[in-house]
Amino acid sequence: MKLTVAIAQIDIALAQPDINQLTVAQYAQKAGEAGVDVLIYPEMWRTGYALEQLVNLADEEGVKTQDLLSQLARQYHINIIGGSVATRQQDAFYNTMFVYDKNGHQVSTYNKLHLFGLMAEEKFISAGRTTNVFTLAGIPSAGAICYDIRFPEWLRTMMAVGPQEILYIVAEWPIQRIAQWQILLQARAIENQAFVIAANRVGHDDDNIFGGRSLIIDPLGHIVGQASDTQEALLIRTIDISQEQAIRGEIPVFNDRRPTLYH
Ligand SMILES: NC(=O)CCC(=O)C(=O)O
Repeated sequence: MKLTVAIAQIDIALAQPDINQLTVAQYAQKAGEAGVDVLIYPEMWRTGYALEQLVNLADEEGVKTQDLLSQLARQYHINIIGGSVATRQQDAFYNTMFVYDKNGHQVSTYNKLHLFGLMAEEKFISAGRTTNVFTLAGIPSAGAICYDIRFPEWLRTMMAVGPQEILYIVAEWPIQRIAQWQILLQARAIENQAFVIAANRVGHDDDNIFGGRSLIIDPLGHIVGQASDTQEALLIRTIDISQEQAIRGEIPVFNDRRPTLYH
């Protein structure tokens, strides 16, 4: 089965949701015109890491983001991994991903599980507690957010059910660790024998320069698509999911696991 995926590697205007919503809509239009099946955005695309302004900026119960993503999915007939945005859910703030199918129906939501201390996330944001496993475009998939990729046990928890065939990652990953970003993602692809589709942002905020290099990686760890480290881009590739069946048949990692011995 073939799937055309697109990564919107965008710059994000700090604390400017109106500008960022326009950018996101423009990229959905481009992806729709290109006949893409699945479009993915980066982490915290609505506000960037304006964490000290969450009281004013967080999306109340995620309503504005959900309305926008659902409408874009319907209008352009694309499945959307909605990056993530800052939400307020009851009395707490979260870093939240929403996933929509091409009919505009929500198929998953996820609150980032591992909060990143170097960007002071845990001072402002509460950690999620649930998995993010879903079927999108008919393909069993999982999604995670940025720092989550440093926790292979968490990704395995999600990838082993099924097993899932695509792992979607959304990020705001700084340039100084961009080599680690690439290696970690290639490792996650190889160990889970799955495609990894990973969207990072470019540009900067007051504290960080972000490193782009959004990646599409096959189940053997080969890079099949790579955006630049500095420029906005819509990175589009067609991947062949049946590649996975062959690899999983040859080296049956998921059958060979011994989870009762893992602690
Ligand atoms: N936004 C994040 O979670 C950044 C994670 C990161 O930079 C890392 O090195 O891990």
